[in-house]
Amino acid sequence: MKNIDKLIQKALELQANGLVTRQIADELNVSRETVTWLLTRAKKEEVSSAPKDISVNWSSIGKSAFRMRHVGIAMCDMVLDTVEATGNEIDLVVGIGLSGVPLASLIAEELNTELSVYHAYNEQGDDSKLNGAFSRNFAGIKGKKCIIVDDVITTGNTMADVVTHLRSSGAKPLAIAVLVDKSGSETLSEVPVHSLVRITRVD
Ligand SMILES: O=P(O)(O)OC[C@H]1O[C@H](OP(=O)(O)OP(=O)(O)O)[C@H](O)[C@@H]1O
Repeated sequence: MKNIDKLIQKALELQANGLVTRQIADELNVSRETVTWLLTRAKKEEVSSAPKDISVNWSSIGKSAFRMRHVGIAMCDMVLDTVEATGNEIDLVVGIGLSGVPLASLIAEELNTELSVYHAYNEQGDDSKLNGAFSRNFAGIKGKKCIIVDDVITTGNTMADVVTHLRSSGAKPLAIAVLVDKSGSETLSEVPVHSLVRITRVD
């Protein structure tokens, strides 16, 4: 089965389980436009050409704690390069739920900092409003100098939401660290983005 057929099948399964377009897009790490295209193609209707998008699957890393730890160390090294040059000290690592949390936890251990967790709730299940919150089970964020960790940046909306929440609590986001940045941005909300893999379109 071709990769695209696997994606279509997965999108259909998620839809049958009641997920809406945005949730399917998040689950497959593709844009909402791509999900609409996949579902239309599944109905064997006439479809336009595929949207320009990249599907990210990092489960070969995520399924192994050993690999995750080493990738976490690489992300740590990448961020420290620039944060140390600014003379700032990191006192908190913020993980974005769900997928950013294991990486954030490993990085917080490596840096010997506190760990905070952000849930990016979206009750409507669409893109109308991101309305996240920090979990009370982890460290507080008030006034902390922090780095934000996630697996993938697609539109950058989640990250922008986290940065806004942090700043409104007097925290200072020093850097963003992700596995894959699909937005191609060097900064988001004026915070430097460090990505193990940055995708930049040339067409
Ligand atoms: O840049 P954006 O367009 O905002 O999308 C990126 C976000 O989407 C995914 O999260 P999701 O809500 O799917 O949660 P997950 O970590 O449980 O997969 C991903 O882990 C990022 O947090």
